[in-house]
Amino acid sequence: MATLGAQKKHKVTIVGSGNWGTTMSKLVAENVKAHPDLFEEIVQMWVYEEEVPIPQSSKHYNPETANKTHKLSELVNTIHENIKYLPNITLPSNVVANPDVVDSCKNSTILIFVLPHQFIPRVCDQLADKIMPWARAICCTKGVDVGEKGIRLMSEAIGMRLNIYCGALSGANIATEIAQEKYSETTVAYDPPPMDSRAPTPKGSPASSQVDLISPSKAIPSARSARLKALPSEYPPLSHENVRKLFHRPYFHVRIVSDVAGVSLGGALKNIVALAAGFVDGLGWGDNAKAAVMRVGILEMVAFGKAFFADSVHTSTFTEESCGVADVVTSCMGGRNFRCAKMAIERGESIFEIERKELNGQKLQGTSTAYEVNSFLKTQGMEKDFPLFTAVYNILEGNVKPEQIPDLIEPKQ
Ligand SMILES: NC(=O)C1=CN([C@@H]2O[C@H](COP(=O)(O)OP(=O)(O)OC[C@H]3O[C@@H](n4cnc5c(N)ncnc54)[C@H](O)[C@@H]3O)[C@@H](O)[C@H]2O)C=CC1
Ligand SMILES: O=C(CO)COP(=O)(O)O
Repeated sequence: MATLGAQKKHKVTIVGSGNWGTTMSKLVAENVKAHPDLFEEIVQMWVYEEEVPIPQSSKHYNPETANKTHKLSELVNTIHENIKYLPNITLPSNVVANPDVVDSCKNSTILIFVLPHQFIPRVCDQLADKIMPWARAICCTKGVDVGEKGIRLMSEAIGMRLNIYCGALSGANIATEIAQEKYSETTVAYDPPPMDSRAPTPKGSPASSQVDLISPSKAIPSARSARLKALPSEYPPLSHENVRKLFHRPYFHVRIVSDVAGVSLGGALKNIVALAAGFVDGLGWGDNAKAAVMRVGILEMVAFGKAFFADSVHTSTFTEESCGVADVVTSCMGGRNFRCAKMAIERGESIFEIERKELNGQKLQGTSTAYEVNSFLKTQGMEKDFPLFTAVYNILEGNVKPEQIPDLIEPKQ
């Protein structure tokens, strides 16, 4: 339904083009075509440029030019496939790959961040002051931002650096399955300023075009408020209904909640749990062992949220939404963190070596998250309160063996 008074449409940029980033571009591009009253047709996808060969397994392989490499962005724009990060999936022609991050985000009102979390700060710094001041972001990245001052959600890290509102999308979402249009669910946390949804401004709220954003993080007090520019009335409102239209597909079902902290933390912390599941599976210990570490992991995820994000996080987000228990389950069955951890134990190699050899440039998020969460827990003197997270860190460091997991996670009398 067209919105009364709205003359402009939202321009959407996907910041990232890995396995999930490219999948996100595909489904968002399908949705903008389905809602031409709300969104511009072209979806920009920022590509971290690389020279890539066309692999022999690809239908685009030509033995006569087998040694030739191509710019990844040019390949996406000509053959409409990301042969490195999402092979064998045809992208809609309204996905336009752009190797210039600032240009890809120019005039965009919706920025969807899908980068490995370690690259988010640098990319945001490149974008600062170069985006629409009223742009809104959704973070699909799974990770946390730990610095000297404490811990932040990735959505907060983006929001603070760009001075815009940032929600989060996370769920039981193995990208390749979604790219193949197999049914899956996700959770979108979007709790924007009231002006975005044209709700009547409550009495006593700021009358100017700026509103206060209360950051959900308790962990970094200085991150608690930023000034936001209201979305001009020429644009369709970014209500829950319209945000849902951007992501929901017949094969990708969206539930919208307001708990940005719960959604973000679920996605970040489950990657540590998936490593633990991979370690015990690699030992050949079977499904009961995997279920045991998943149970303890879910308890630690909830406890972490309550300890450090108590003002905002809802326990029900972990238990009832796709971004919680469901993501732990799918990640501990077929995720990259699980598979690489398992392979590392089976082959007796380090997980970092397995990542380098097996993932063809894709990045694990659980390893760096385990280190970041551990360094934060150390500053809080709380390593012992999170024995599974601490065990995973110590296994990665070589301080303990995966065989010690049962003893390490057993509650001390
Ligand atoms: N793949 C999946 O099934 C899912 C992934 N996610 C999350 O999405 C986020 C992004 O993951 P994927 O799209 O899977 O990426 P990926 O792991 O498949 O690919 C790595 C990406 O990083 C880029 N890159 C490499 N060096 C870079 C640099 N210096 N600066 C900027 N970018 C650089 C590469 O070009 C590539 O696009 C992660 O936080 C992940 O946890 C979330 C749900 C599902
Ligand atoms: O987040 C994911 C599934 O929801 C993907 O997990 P991996 O990064 O371990 O593949």
